[in-house]
Amino acid sequence: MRVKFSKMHGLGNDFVMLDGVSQRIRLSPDKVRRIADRRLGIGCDQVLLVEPPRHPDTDFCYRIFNADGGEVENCGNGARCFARFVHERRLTGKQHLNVEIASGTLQLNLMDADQVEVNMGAPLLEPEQIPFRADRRAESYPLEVNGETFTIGAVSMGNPHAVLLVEDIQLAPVRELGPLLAVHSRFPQGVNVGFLQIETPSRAHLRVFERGVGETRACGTGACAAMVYAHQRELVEDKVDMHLPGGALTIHWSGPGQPVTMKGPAITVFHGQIIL
Ligand SMILES: N[C@@H](CCC[C@H](N)C(=O)O)C(=O)O
Repeated sequence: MRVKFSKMHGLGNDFVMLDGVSQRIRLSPDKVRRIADRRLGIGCDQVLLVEPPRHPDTDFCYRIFNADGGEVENCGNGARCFARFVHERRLTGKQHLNVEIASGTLQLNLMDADQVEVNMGAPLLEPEQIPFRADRRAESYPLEVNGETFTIGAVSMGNPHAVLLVEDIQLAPVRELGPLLAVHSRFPQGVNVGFLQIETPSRAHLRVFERGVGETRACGTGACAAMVYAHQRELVEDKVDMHLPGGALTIHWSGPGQPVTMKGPAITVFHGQIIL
């Protein structure tokens, strides 16, 4: 089966975008792994499969798969790429889109100069919603890894995130601690691990070890989760420029119950066909 795709990225977090509206596509974890393989396939952090809407009040739905083949609930950089993709493929002419994903509905606004703004919804903070094993909800939790105790924030943006504060982002133990925390038994569905350095109340630095992928150049849901954790601890204002290795996202959050918004670029790199 030959399948048309677009290769896209949001701040270097890269995607293979598949149009399942005008093509019939059956994905399996093995096919996803082959597409994502940087030597044997196209290469990407995530595969996004765009499909027709399931509900009358949404424009599309899309499914998200990590490079390891696992299907996940949400992807912030992918949301921005999705909005640009459906326009470039002429699947819609709308600038404002309502889209259904596994974790709920997102509202997207396609802006000028490659920028897309996404209403990512309100964060979930109850341990069982994340899911995270804890007796009660708290701002921070002690978490033991190999006999050492770390302080983390636990936030769901539809998908699970652990956030750790660090003094210096360049020295953050992303490669050492990331893989251990990502499969920690207190996160029964695994977790994305963000290392956050606050520079000023409106500027921060973040590196993310993503579940099912490894360290990526950017993670949109990770940036939102980091914002929520820092805001709860009164370390930042309502608007923060979150600097990731691939570039900056602007994140807004005004507090509990409010939606988090994320603004940043979505770039198309090339189009092609793959034999699946
Ligand atoms: N890169 C994404 C997040 C993709 C999913 C994540 N790895 C997970 O397993 O939840 C983003 O930009 O949010």
